[in-house]
Amino acid sequence: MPEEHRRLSRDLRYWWLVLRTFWGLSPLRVSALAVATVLTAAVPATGIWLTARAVQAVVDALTRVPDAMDRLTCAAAGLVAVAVAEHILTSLSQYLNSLLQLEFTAKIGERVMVKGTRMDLSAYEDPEAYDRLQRALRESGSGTAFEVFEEMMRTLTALASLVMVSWVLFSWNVWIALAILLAPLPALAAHVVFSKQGYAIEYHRAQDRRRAFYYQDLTTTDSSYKEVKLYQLGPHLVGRYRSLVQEFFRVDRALARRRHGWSAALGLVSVGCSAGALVFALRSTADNGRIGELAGYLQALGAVHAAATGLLLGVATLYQNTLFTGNLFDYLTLPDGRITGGTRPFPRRLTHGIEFQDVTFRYPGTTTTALDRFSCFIPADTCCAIVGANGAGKSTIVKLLSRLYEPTSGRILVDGVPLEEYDTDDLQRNIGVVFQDFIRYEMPVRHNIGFGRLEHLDDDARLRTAAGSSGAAEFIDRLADTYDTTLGRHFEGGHQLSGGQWQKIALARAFLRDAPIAILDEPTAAIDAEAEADIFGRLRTICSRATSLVISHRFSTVRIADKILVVEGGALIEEGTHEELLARGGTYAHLFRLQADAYLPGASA
Ligand SMILES: Nc1ncnc2c1ncn2[C@@H]1O[C@H](COP(=O)(O)OP(=O)(O)OP(=O)(O)O)[C@@H](O)[C@H]1O
Repeated sequence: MPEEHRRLSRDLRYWWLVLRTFWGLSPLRVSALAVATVLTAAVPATGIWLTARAVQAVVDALTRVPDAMDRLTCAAAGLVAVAVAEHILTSLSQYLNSLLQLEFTAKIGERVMVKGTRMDLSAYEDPEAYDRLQRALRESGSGTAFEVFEEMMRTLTALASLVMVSWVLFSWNVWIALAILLAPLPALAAHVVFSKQGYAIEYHRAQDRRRAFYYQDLTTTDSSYKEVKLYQLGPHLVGRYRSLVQEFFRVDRALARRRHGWSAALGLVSVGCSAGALVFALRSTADNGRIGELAGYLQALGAVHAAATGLLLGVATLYQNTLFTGNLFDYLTLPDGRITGGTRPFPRRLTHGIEFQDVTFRYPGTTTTALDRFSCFIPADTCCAIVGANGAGKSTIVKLLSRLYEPTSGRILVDGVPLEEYDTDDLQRNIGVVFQDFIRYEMPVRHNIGFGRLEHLDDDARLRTAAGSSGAAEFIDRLADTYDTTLGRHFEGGHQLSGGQWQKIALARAFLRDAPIAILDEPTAAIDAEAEADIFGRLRTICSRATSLVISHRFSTVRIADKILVVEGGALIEEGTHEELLARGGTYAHLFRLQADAYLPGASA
């Protein structure tokens, strides 16, 4: 029972949120729709009452009752007026509904995007949180939130209509009224129960659904095509997809069988009840001779069936869609990212440096320690390289420094000030970073570089300088529309670049930022040796203007750094210049010799 209460109060909260959202879109349209809804709800009861009066007037006219013709005229005029009103109200409601739906779809997509930009990285990297986000995203596009609003109106109409019809019926005969009104209940119960089960199944298969989408994605996107084709993974991926989908089908089929079996059986009870009411009404009319009421009962059977079906569909859909919409509103009402900063502006140029003090970090929801009491100092305006095996914790250092995550314990200081005292937006504005998995924007070159600093998007001179620094200028100038050439293959006229060219574009983006801290996570992985030497020549220039951090597995890159940090298992194990570390003969020296010998045996000696 407490569970039921909790669910009801949760549903009420969602309905309130839906109503508030629609009210926010247009108070006038929502009010007009509410009025139209209530008036539409009065149509069946008025129709039944007028029909009974009209039929009774016809019978009375046949037996020459004095005022019968007047009553017949009034009732007929009333029926015409009701039909016209119903038509106008229905058209008006449909118009208002379609406007609200258009407004809602436009607005909700935007709200989901805005929310996405405010979430912490953990919401994307933690599978559970990511699932929630994906569910919300699906709901925002599926229109279920609008359906909830529509169903609320439909349920309201059906409920009000039932109340008014009941009022008319009860005024004639309590027992017949009860039989007519209770008839649809068994079918209603079946719908509610099975909608609930349907939702529970869908909710718990979110991970598998995502897996199925992922397999589909792997076989239908350009980035994965080559590998899937050459490793001949197609049939295997299709097989995995098929087994997931077949399992969905098996479960859904079992539910469909139960749902339809029960609905048919309980529907039969409903039909029996309606038939009983009809027989009862016929017999009672035979006793009292009020033929008008009999016509009313016959019409009421149809009206109650329609209202109850409306209610039934309304409640069942409302129940199901509320649960789905709950995902959307849960997401939209989540508190924004927990990582908040202070108000201190970030320095435009570092004077002291960056210091990690005993920093330990575990990714949310995991027990493995990515960084373990990690301490280091990176002096201002130096170029510092971080090396270490895969999974050593190098990228984690970058994520913490750019405040995409907060340390589990320990502190990070910039110019002696804890990172959390700086305004986070300002901090992030002042870090130029190229991630391993940088974005390849399927947009013009101008945007690909200009996103480094939006205010320079149309400043060709700056874009050219940044492209020059990264070595991208040359190939950009050869493109058909130079800086206005769309990159990638997703959009018409797009020009695809090589992996190394994309990397140079990403570097240009970071260079345009002209930030006091520059972070390059594997910046030259896809770049040829000549271009790499060229970029690092330039990087030295940038280092003289910024404090830079370079993560690289290439020791030819690393050796130019002023300081090298060697990370292993999340801890700092060695630090110094290339020469110092070589002389020390530790892990760095070992790794360096391995790589140098691979290129030129005996080179490291
Ligand atoms: N989003 C994440 N959630 C959970 N664990 C993570 C996440 N990202 C990284 N890890 C774990 O944290 C540890 C450090 O990862 P990190 O990405 O910092 O390594 P890295 O040194 O940059 O490796 P590479 O050279 O392969 O890029 C690894 O054990 C990794 O499995």
